[in-house]
Amino acid sequence: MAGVNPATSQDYEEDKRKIAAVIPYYAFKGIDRFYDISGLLLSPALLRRTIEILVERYKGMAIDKIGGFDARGFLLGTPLALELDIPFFMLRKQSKLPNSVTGDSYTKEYEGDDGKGGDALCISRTAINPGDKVLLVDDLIATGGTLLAGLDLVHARQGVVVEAACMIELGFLEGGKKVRERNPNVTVWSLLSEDHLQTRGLPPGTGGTSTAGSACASDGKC
Ligand SMILES: O=P(O)(O)OC[C@H]1O[C@H](OP(=O)(O)OP(=O)(O)O)[C@H](O)[C@@H]1O
Ligand SMILES: Nc1ncnc2[nH]cnc12
Repeated sequence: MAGVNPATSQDYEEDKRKIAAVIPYYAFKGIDRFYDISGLLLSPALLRRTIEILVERYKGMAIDKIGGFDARGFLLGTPLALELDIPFFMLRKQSKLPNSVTGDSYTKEYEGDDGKGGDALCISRTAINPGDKVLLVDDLIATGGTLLAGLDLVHARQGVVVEAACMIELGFLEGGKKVRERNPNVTVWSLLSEDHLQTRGLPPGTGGTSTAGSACASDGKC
C-alpha cells in the first residue's frame, strides 16, 4: 500500500491501552475534554514505548527533516529525530524565532495567544532546503487548524510534507479528515483516538497529582 510502512501493520492494542490510561482529560481552556500528556511524560517506560512505535513506523522511510509543533510536538519530535538521526526543526508560535518566516494566522479547538483568538507559526529560514522531504510531528490533532498551518508554511518554503504523525487524533472534530482532503498526498498517521482516551482527570487536590498535600490552592495558584 502506498505510503504505508509494513512495520506498522500491527495495531499496538496493548500499548494503546497503557498509553491512553496516563492521558486523562480535564475541562480546560473552555473545552470539556482537554487531554493532558503530563502523565505520559512522567512515565519513562510509556514515553519510550511511544517513541519506539514512531521509530518503527518511520525508520527506512525517505525523510530529510522532522518538524515539531510548538510546544508539545517538540516533546515527541525531538527524540524521534535523534533516534532516526534526522535533523529537527521547530514550527514555533510567531515572534519566537529570529531569522524566521511566519505563516497566516489560524484557529484551533480553543483560543490562541495572539490576542484575537488565533495563532500563527514561524519557522527558521535555515530549516528547509527546497525539495526536503518533511515529516511533521505533534501530540494531537483536533480541528486540524495547526497542522494545516504547518503544512502551508513548509510548502511555502518548498519543502515536501510526506507524512504528519500525531499521537492523538480527535475524530469527532474531523481535523484529520480536513487535512487529508486538502492534502491528498500527505498521510496523516495517528496512534490513539478519543475512543481510547476515557480517563477523566481528578479534580484539583483530590489526590493522584503532585499538588496533593502541597500548599497549592485548588485553582492551581501556589
Ligand atoms: O488541531 P487543532 O485544533 O489545531 O489543535 C491541535 C493543537 O493544539 C495544541 O497546541 P497548542 O497550540 O495549544 O500549543 P501547546 O502545545 O503549547 O499547548 C496541540 O498540541 C496541537 O498543536
Ligand atoms: N482537546 C485537546 N486536548 C489537548 N490539546 C488540545 N489541542 C487542541 N485540542 C486539544
